[in-house]
Amino acid sequence: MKIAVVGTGYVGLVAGACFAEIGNTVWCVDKDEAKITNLEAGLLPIYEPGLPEMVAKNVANGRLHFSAALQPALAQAELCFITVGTPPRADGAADLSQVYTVAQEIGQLLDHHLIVVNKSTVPVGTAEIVRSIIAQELKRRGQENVTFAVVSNPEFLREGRAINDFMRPDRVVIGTDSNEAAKIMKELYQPIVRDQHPLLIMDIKSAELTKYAANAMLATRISFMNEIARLCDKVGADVNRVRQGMGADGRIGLQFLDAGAGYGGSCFPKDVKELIHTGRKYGLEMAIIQAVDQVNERQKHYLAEMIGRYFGDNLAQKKFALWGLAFKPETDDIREAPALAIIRSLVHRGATITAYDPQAIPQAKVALTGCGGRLFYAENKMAALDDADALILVTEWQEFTQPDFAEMKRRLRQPLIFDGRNQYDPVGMAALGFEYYCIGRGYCV
Ligand SMILES: NC(=O)c1ccc[n+]([C@@H]2O[C@H](COP(=O)([O-])OP(=O)(O)OC[C@H]3O[C@@H](n4cnc5c(N)ncnc54)[C@H](O)[C@@H]3O)[C@@H](O)[C@H]2O)c1
Ligand SMILES: O=c1ccn([C@@H]2O[C@H](COP(=O)(O)OP(=O)(O)O[C@H]3O[C@H](CO)[C@@H](O)[C@H](O)[C@H]3O)[C@@H](O)[C@H]2O)c(=O)[nH]1
Repeated sequence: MKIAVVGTGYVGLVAGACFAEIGNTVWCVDKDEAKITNLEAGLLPIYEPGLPEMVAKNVANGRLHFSAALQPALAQAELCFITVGTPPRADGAADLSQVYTVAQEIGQLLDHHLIVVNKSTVPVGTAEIVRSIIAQELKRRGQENVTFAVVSNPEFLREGRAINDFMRPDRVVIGTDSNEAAKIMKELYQPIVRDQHPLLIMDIKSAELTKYAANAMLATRISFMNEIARLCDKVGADVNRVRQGMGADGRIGLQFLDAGAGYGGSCFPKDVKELIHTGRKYGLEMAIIQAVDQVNERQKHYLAEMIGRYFGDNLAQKKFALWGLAFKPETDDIREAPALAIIRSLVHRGATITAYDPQAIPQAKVALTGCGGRLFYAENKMAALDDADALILVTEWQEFTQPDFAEMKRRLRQPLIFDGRNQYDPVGMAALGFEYYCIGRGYCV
C-alpha cells in the first residue's frame, strides 16, 4: 500500500519504518525541515534501538521516503496516518492543535479517495472533529465529491522497545464506521497480527477511549504499588517480595508492579490528566484516576524528601551524583522524567549535581537550563561520582546493574546510595560497606 505518515517523531518514524519493512511504500512527513534534512542524511532525531538499521534498509530499498511537505506524500497515498504530538495543556486537556492543523492541510490538498488514520492519542470525539475539518476544507474548495474515511488506530508501543512492540503487538485496535476502511486496515496489519493477538475492529469512540483506559490502568498499577511501597517502608516489609506474592496470582500478574521514583514519559502523565479532564467535561469525577495522578506527583519527590531528611533542608554544601535522566532506560526521552523533578528540588535547596545518562544528556541540557551553575554533566557513570556526598540512581539503565562498587567507594566522598529503582540487594550493599536507601524495602530515611 502507499502510505503517508504525518509527524516523524517516536511514533511516526517507527510506524513508517515498520510499514515499509513489511512491504509498503511510505512517505514520512514532518514540518520540521531540519529533522527531514537529517533523516535524508541518515541521522535519526531520536534514540530507539534497532530503528537506524531499519530506516537505512528501507531507504536503500526505495520503500521509505522523507518529505517536509505534505503535498507530494499525500498525492500518492491511499492511507494517511496522523502521528503528531498531543501534549498536555495547562488545564490537563490534550492540546489537539497539531492534529487539527494536519486535518486542515489534508482537506486543503486532497483530490482522491483517502483513508485518514488517527494514530496520535486523542480524546473521544476527535475523529469526528477531524472528519468535519477535512469536509469543511473540501467544501470550501468546491471538492465535496472527494470521499474519505476517518479511522482511529491508537498506538500502544513503548519507547525503547518500539520496533518489537509495533511488529509483535499484543493487539491492534481499529475504530471505524466504514466496512471498506476496516477491510483495508485488516489487510495492512495482516502481516503483523498473530494468533491470540487480535485485531479488534470496533466503533471509533471505543477505540479512542481504549487507548486512555489502557494507559490509565498501567499507571494505576504503578501508583498502587508505589503506595504499597510507602506502607512497606513504614511497617518494615519488602515491596519486591509483596510484588512476587501478589503477581504469582494469574489474575494479577507481575508486569507494571515495580515500585520506584514514579512514572514519567510523554504518555502516562499526560494521558492520565486528559482522562480526568474528559470525565470533568461530562460531569464525572474520575476518583481513581485522580488519585493515581496525585500519588505519582508525590512519588517523584520521595527520594528527594529522603535526601532532605538525611542531610537536612539546606543542601548548599552538598554535591550529588545522579545516574539516569531519561524517563526510562533505552530512550533519550526526558519528557516528565522523575529525574527532572528530583534535580529541580535538590538544586532549589542549594545542592550541586553531576548527572550522567547514556543517551539523554543533550535533551537534559535544554530542559534544565534554569539549573545552570549547579548542574553539571559527566561523560561516564564513574566520573559523575567524584567527590559526591551520595549517588542518586533514578533510571535503571543496564550499565548501572552491576557497577564496580569498589571503584564507586573510592570515588564517592562517602559510600552512600539513594536508589529510586531498587537495583541492588540491601543486604549485599551493607556487606560491601555501603549505606543504601531504596523504595519500599524497609531501607529508608
Ligand atoms: N512516544 C510514545 O511512546 C507514544 C506511544 C504511543 C502513542 N503516542 C502518541 O502518539 C502521538 C505522537 O507522539 P510522539 O511521541 O511520536 O510525538 P513527537 O513529539 O516525538 O513527534 C511529533 C512530530 O510531529 C511533527 N509535527 C507536528 N505538527 C506537524 C504538522 N502539521 N505536519 C507535519 N509534522 C508535524 C513534529 O515536528 C514532531 O516531529 C502523541 O499523541 C502520543 O501521545 C506516543
Ligand atoms: O512497573 C513499572 C513499569 C513502568 N514504570 C515507569 O512507567 C513509565 C512508563 O514506562 P513504559 O510504559 O515502559 O514506557 P512508555 O514508553 O511511556 O509506554 C507507555 O506509554 C505509551 C504511550 O502511550 C504506550 O503506548 C505504552 O503502551 C505504555 O506502556 C516509566 O517512567 C517507567 O519507569 C514504573 O515505575 N514501574
